[in-house]
Amino acid sequence: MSSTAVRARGLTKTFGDVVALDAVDLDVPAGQVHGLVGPNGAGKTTLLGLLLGLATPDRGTLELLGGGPAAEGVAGFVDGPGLYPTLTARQNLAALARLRGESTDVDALLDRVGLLDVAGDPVRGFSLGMRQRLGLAAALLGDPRLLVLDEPANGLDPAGKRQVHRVLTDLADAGATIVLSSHRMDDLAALCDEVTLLATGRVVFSGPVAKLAAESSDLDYRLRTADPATARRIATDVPGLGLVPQRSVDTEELVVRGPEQALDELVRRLAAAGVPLRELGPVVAPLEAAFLALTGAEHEERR
Ligand SMILES: Nc1ncnc2c1ncn2[C@@H]1O[C@H](COP(=O)(O)OP(=O)(O)OP(=O)(O)O)[C@@H](O)[C@H]1O
Repeated sequence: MSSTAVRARGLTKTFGDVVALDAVDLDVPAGQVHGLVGPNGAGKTTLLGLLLGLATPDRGTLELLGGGPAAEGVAGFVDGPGLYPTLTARQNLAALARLRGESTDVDALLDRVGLLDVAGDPVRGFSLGMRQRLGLAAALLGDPRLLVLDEPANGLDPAGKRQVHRVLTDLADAGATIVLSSHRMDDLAALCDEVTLLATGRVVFSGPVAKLAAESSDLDYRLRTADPATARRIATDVPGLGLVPQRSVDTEELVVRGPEQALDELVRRLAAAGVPLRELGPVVAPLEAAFLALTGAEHEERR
């Protein structure tokens, strides 16, 4: 077995004038949970569709599980799982298993994704989160070695999300490779070893989540103290620190921007002046800030 589950080079896909993927490279080692993240229209679904063999690239090469682009052992879904609304959850999985010639313990699979209690209910009445979980169960029929999932946490409540996370991490621990997409950095940070950040069809970052957090340049920090007027004067004097103008004139709160050393110096000077510090924290979480900065959405989102 190859130690690389996905190796893509120069993948390009256009739809008319729209370049959905522009020379995308992707490397995913076997056993890794890899996240694709990016704003709407970044090309995530298109890339996942290529991995699933639902479409072919205009240019570029794709190797999956050490073979060609249409390797055995790849499963998943894009744009929501395809299910029969009039059949029950159990009947859906049993029908799929029969179609694929698999002899799977359908109830064990439903239990794994937390749907055993509703196994006899028609899928028609299922919530989005329940459909997502049934779609995951369907993708697990036949024990895929590469699982490709488009927004698997979409519509899940916190308990459902935790359950899906557990199923996916167990699979990865057992050696399967998972490539999944999300709009949300926090979902991916909790689950993924590495992420690839796409913006308008191009890879703008690929690597460990911690490295992405470090990509953000100087962040804006909210500063609350017991004496805002003195704090403002002190902050203005700290070398390398800037005051970010605020639209609302909130006398309680300042927003400052600068490297960590400048923030350290600010805290030292506030303490020396006897100004009690109530809050000093990033306005936007570091991962989210990196996402916004790298995808060019920074200014629209921050206003
Ligand atoms: N079948 C298609 N026909 C025409 N244009 C398409 C098609 N599929 C995708 N596109 C276009 O390609 C670009 C990338 O779309 P894609 O769905 O891959 O992005 P995405 O990152 O999955 O977005 P979202 O987060 O909104 O799902 C978009 O501009 C989209 O409009």
